[in-house]
Amino acid sequence: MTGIHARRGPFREGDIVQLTDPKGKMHTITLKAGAAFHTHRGRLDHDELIGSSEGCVVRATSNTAYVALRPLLADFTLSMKRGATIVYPKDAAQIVAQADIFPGARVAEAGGGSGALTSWLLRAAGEQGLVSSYERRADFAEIARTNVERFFGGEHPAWRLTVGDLAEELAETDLDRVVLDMLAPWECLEAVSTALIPGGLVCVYVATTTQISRVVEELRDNGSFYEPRAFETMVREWHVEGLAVRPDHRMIGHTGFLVTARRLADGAVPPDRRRRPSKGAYGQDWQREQEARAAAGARPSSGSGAADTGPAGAGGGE
Ligand SMILES: C[S@@+](CC[C@H](N)C(=O)[O-])C[C@H]1O[C@@H](n2cnc3c(N)ncnc32)[C@H](O)[C@@H]1O
Repeated sequence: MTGIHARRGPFREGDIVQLTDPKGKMHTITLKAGAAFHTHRGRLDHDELIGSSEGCVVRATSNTAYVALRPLLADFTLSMKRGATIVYPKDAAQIVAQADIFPGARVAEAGGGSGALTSWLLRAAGEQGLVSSYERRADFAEIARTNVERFFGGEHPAWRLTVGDLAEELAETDLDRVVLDMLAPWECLEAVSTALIPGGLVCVYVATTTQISRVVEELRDNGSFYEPRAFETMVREWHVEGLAVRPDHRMIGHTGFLVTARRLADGAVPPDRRRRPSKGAYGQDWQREQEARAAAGARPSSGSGAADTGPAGAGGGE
């Protein structure tokens, strides 16, 4: 494998190059001798780039200047061909950090989608690790394969791609981490709890609050996980020019939420860390929900409003 992330030195045929125009618009091309890049700003011959230093500035026939760089993974994922919606770099970075994806880790993920998150997982787990991606749509799996192979410059030795449903086909055991990015992640929790090692971690990326609620409650009901943690990340870009130093007027306001939970040892009974609202309307709602859950044969839940008692230490009543 000749991963582009490992490539340095002058541009060579086969390299992916990101051309940024004066307005900041990026174009990603794969260098091929004799080929040309065309836009409304004119033509640029690939031969002009082959052999040039990374970071050079080249000019199209219209005299428009382009900065030529090998793309960062963040730029590559934003510009890659999409089938399914991708995980944005800000969330991928948190997944790598909070799901603790380490070199050599054995990781499964679903759905593979466009292969954006897959690329981050592969880079973090490295060639000695395993990233086993499940994607139930064959057309999306094909897009993911093209994107991942384009970024890494060929087949990645740590990657397995299966077209199928993770809930039914998860083949690996002794997994360190499982990452789920799909509409109904709770459908996979039984398979995930079986495949994870004790101490392993499941990380779920969901787009809506109703999904967070369901996945957290089902993680609790599963009984194999320690208390889940739910959070989101916001990144605000800044405009810095002379005295005008301020946040950008625009930002990506919402992408998704993350939920993480650690797999307990078989037979371990998780200590109950949930807050109990004891009085007022929340308390009555909670009591009613417990009775309904008990009647349905489910484990007790924290109930609506249980976390609304304020941050721990501020009357959280843990
Ligand atoms: C939001 S996309 C994933 C995007 C991907 N993480 C990325 O960064 O490119 C969700 C994908 O999950 C797939 N999917 C949904 N449920 C699945 C399951 N149980 N097993 C495998 N794939 C599933 C869908 O077909 C869809 O392509």
